Amino acid sequence: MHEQTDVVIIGAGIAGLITARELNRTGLRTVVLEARDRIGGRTWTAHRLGRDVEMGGTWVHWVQPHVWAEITRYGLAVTRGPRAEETYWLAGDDVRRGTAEDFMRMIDPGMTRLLEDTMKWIPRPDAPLTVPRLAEVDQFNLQEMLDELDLPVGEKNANEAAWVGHFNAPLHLCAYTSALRWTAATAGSWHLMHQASAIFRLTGGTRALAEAIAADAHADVRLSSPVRSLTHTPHGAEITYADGQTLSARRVVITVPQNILHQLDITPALPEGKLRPSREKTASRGVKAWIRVRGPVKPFFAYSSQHHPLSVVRTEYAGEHDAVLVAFGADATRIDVTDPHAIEAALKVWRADLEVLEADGHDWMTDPYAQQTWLIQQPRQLTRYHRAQQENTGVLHFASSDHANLWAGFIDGAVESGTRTARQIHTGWDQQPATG
Ligand SMILES: Cc1cc2nc3c(=O)[nH]c(=O)nc-3n(C[C@H](O)[C@H](O)[C@H](O)COP(=O)(O)OP(=O)(O)OC[C@H]3O[C@@H](n4cnc5c(N)ncnc54)[C@H](O)[C@@H]3O)c2cc1C
Repeated sequence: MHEQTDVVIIGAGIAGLITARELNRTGLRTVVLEARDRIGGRTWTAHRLGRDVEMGGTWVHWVQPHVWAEITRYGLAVTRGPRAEETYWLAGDDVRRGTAEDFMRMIDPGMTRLLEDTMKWIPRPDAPLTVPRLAEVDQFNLQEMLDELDLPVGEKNANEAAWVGHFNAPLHLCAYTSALRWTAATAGSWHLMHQASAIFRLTGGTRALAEAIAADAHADVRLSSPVRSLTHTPHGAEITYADGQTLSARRVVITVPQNILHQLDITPALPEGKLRPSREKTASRGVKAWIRVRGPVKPFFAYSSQHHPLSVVRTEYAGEHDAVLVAFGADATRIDVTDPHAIEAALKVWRADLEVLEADGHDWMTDPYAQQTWLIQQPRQLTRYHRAQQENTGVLHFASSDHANLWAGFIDGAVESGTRTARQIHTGWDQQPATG
């Protein structure tokens, strides 16, 4: 007999799992179809370099209300890496060394000037389109805004490298409004934004979070079940997945990342307000690397520039005989993060004394079920597409961190988006779904 359910959720990342949990609580029957052989999506705790490390999303913070509520709900704990005892940066070709505070003091004038109008443009980060004239600044990219500050070369490099750490992309591709949104989420404080996005990780890994939500959801999660095609009418949808199995549902929630949405075979086609940002793609195209070096090594932080293969490196685990570093670069095509020789060469920009024992990472840009890292928008994407990306199309609904309001691009945004979408479906369950 042809299988039927109330709601099919495409994707078992955090947004999909939250949607399933919230809908199952209301008594609706859900099936989650996940292309990968694991849950978690762009969060992925994997055993590499002798320990459990995060290949994707990692850091969380108590100023991120949605994910923090989940941490409290499941009794999860957070921890931090070792505090940096020294910091390296470049002034032209010269390597400078100081404390983390020295570095923060150096980037402070640039950060402060770049972000001084944050709350004017994004007074309500939970409703990012509140200011009607936002399009006036949404046309700018982060690079041109940094260039306008006319900073001395050392400060400029350092500010750029810090932003690559945040944005994981060449800065000329990144919307200035993305920097404003991140900073608005911490009420205009760039120091707190910096801390919120890169210090505290889950002790049991993001795997603990995904598994807790999945267990609580009692969801029917079908792994290795990529959705192949979907047809929809005002009354329901038929989904074909895996090797041609079919399933019909009254509603569907699509949680795939922005960059691959346009590749889904959907009839009738999605509106252009959803397809265009997907074809244009997000700005993010960077890389995250895990590196094991011979130890002991004093915990350190290092920033180069956005033009180096690795822009930011820091110690995440310090042992007696080795240390594990985490690093980010703006462009995944510039370095093979699994090649220890390439990594050692990249580290030589600051330090010739480090011996790389192993290196690893995941190429999210070529991963068929992501094709991006975390969301950073291109100029104009926020004001042109944000609303359209959130809207439902008849019986099709959308949940993704990529179009969350508050911490879009973060784990928090995935929780926010899944929660909102589940509520919309539940409250409108008995009504005929409206398009748009
Ligand atoms: C390298 C990296 C570092 C990051 N660092 C941080 C961080 O420190 N802190 C933070 O908060 N966030 C971070 N993020 C971002 C965070 O991980 C994501 O924003 C969040 O996990 C996205 O959740 P989601 O559910 O919206 O999307 P996803 O996790 O992408 O979930 C979508 C799911 O859909 C599945 N799917 C795709 N196509 C199909 C198909 N055809 N059929 C069925 N299933 C399909 C995918 O496999 C995936 O499981 C990082 C991300 C990356 C990649």
